[in-house]
Amino acid sequence: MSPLLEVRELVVCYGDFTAVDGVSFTLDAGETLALNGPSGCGKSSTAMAVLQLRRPDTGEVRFEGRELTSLTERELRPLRPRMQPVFQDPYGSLSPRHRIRDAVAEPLKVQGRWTATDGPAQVAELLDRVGLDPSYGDRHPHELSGGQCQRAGIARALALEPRLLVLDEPVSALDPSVRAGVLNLLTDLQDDLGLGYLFICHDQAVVRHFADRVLEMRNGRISCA
Ligand SMILES: Nc1ncnc2c1ncn2[C@@H]1O[C@H](COP(=O)(O)OP(=O)(O)OP(=O)(O)O)[C@@H](O)[C@H]1O
Repeated sequence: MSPLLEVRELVVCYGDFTAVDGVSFTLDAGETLALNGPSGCGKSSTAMAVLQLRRPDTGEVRFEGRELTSLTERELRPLRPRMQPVFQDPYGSLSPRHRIRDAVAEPLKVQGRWTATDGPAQVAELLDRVGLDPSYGDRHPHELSGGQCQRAGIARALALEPRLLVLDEPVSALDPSVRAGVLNLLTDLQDDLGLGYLFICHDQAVVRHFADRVLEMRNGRISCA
């Protein structure tokens, strides 16, 4: 069976500076692969290039058998729902002006998958799935704790039924007491849905506990695979 994600010789440059310098790895469905390394080593740049949110300078990103780097933005559009990011700052990734239910509904609306009959129940189900009482949908992000807000961000990421989540430091901004709850949620979702996780994290203890495999990154390169 071919991997869910295959990255080959990925290079990302900012001007003359090479932030990601020939990174290669594969990730299977249902697997958690961690990218671990110090600040500035190129983890987020790798994540953004995998998601094609920043086009890599060279290299290949093969997702579900399709090579993404050669696709136009229009060709990428139908594939984007299947690979979703979850970012570090749970408040920053949700608009402060929108209620949680609108934030979770937005991807469905943008993709034309929203209907007035099924949409509200879909949002309630997504909130329930991440351990939030659907009544939290009425609240704004500032009325939620950091952990609750990150759960809402995960609900939003799940709305379009992705196969891959790119988790960029998803628990680093959270109080240590709520980290385990969010990591357990991610484990349960992976068990239920068979999601692949590219898990970006600088915390060795979290990585060792959570990941199936760990890639160490230094100065834009994988130092051991
Ligand atoms: N838009 C940009 N323009 C110029 N340099 C950048 C840009 N984004 C990142 N960099 C640089 O690229 C290098 C890699 O950054 P990146 O954010 O990918 O690392 P990281 O390992 O995710 O670090 P952190 O954990 O601090 O986010 C760093 O030296 C950073 O300063």
